[in-house]
Amino acid sequence: MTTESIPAEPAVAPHDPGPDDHSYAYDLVVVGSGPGGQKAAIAAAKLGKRVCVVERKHMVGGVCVNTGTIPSKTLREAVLYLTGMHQRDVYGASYRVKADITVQDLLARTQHVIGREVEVVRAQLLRNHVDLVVGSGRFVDPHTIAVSGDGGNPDTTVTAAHVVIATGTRPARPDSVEFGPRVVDSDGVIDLERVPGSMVVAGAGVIGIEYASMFAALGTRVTVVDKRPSLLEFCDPEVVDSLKFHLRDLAVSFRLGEEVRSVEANGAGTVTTLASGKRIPAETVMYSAGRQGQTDSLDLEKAGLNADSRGRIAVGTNYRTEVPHIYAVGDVIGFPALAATSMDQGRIAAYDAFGEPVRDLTALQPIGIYTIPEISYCGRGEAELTADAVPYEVGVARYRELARGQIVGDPYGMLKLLVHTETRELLGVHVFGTAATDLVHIGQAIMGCGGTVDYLVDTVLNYPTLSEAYKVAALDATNKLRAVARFGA
Ligand SMILES: Cc1cc2nc3c(=O)[nH]c(=O)nc-3n(C[C@H](O)[C@H](O)[C@H](O)COP(=O)(O)OP(=O)(O)OC[C@H]3O[C@@H](n4cnc5c(N)ncnc54)[C@H](O)[C@@H]3O)c2cc1C
Ligand SMILES: NC(=O)c1ccc[n+]([C@@H]2O[C@H](COP(=O)([O-])OP(=O)(O)OC[C@H]3O[C@@H](n4cnc5c(N)ncnc54)[C@H](O)[C@@H]3O)[C@@H](O)[C@H]2O)c1
Repeated sequence: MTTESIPAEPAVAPHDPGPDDHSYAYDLVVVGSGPGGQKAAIAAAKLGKRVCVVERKHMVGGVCVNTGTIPSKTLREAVLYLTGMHQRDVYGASYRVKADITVQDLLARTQHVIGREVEVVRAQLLRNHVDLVVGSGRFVDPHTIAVSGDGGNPDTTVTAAHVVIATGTRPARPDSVEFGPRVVDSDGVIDLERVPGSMVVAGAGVIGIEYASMFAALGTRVTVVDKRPSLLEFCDPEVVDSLKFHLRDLAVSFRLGEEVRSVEANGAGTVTTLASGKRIPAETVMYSAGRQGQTDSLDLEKAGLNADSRGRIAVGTNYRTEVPHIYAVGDVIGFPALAATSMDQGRIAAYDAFGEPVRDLTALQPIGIYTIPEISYCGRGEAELTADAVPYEVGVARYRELARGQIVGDPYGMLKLLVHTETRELLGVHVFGTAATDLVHIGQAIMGCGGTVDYLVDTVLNYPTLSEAYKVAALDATNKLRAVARFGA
């Protein structure tokens, strides 16, 4: 095991710690160095606490940096660049930066970014004097973590007054699926030997649909199967329709409302059998039907804790578990299971542990889906507002009518604002197309401050930008509101 300035401390009997209990080697031990664990560790270090992070070899930065967010988003960027997809509206349908894109072309960029991100995480921990213990942690008692050093590293034990569990999730692997070189989960998809000619994506959650759109852009014939009858049902239906239109245009087929019963593979290919009896042949299957909390090897019972059937840990206020000095943050506690929320959960848990005042996270949280094209929204949707009988008006801007939309070659993008017809408050923003995941934050900030559509009407925005979509959509909404006032009794 590699320890960076770790004194091996004997385990001590558990007792209720004060905030600065020096009978333990550390004030805080964090298990897992993903976004939740990192921010918990650094927040505590900034409060002057003695902090240690336990993480497995080759996983510094967590699932986020090594197998999840960062590889998938870098792969997407490589796909967009090499296929020339975003330039085709300008240069024509046959435009390509590279004709035969190989996995090596794609991986070069991914490995580079992962390497840099791991270095950033290591450097941040180091300069905040957070010790990194390399190995797998498990509870010995509520204040003691035994670390089994992997890759030839020795075992050790760390004790701490407080513990943050930030062990994340791994892909779920049912027995009915034969995993191997042709049947991969989202961890394995970044290690495929070549870009497949055909692929079944089993499970069209966010992971499945993001990878489906990347492979479709690379020219793979993709079939998406999901037992839910509709895709991304939490998103605006108009936006989802646009996405489906784009994906169909890239030869993606959808089998929605269909359950995957089993997946078999041999040297020649794979066959996915659905509950309806259909059998779908493909070179490769990506199985992305859910994830499982990484708690099975933590010996939670020795800390007085347990996990549910999906490996998730229940938490209360400020991410405290039922054992008051132990916190759990990030994907291991379930929804929303996002990198950004995990970071804030980690910070809040550390502040709570050491008596620093904390505020709850605001309810207004953005969702960003990195399909091709991308989707993002914040606030409320039309169906929800209608169900709650909230009167609203819609303002829409199409990228093709924005100068910047023409310049970047995005003719399909759109931004939709939902505005309260009486108070004129902004209730929701839904964006589809280039830079959607960045643009959404303008609407988020206005909504967060209780702003109205009039703020956008009265504000000058840079030109030519995609942000101008807000102005155009705001004018559209206010024109409609004015028409109601003019024509109404
Ligand atoms: C393919 C994919 C794409 C994604 N894309 C996005 C995205 O675009 N945007 C977004 O916001 N989110 C995205 N996510 C989700 C995001 O990655 C997670 O929300 C985030 O990584 C969760 O952070 P975490 O703190 O729970 O730790 P994780 O990143 O899950 O890391 C947990 C760490 O704990 C370690 N660990 C587990 N058990 C032990 C143990 N016993 N001892 C020591 N260490 C242990 C693991 O080795 C791992 O490194 C994506 C996820 C996947 C899989
Ligand atoms: N851009 C982002 O923010 C982003 C990207 C990727 C992942 N993530 C996070 O990672 C989490 C996990 O992603 P996920 O895609 O695994 O989530 P998920 O659990 O929502 O997706 C699983 C999908 O598989 C389907 N499914 C399950 N069993 C099936 C079967 N036998 N046959 C057919 N379909 C089946 C489910 O209906 C579901 O739609 C997400 O909740 C999200 O928070 C976020």
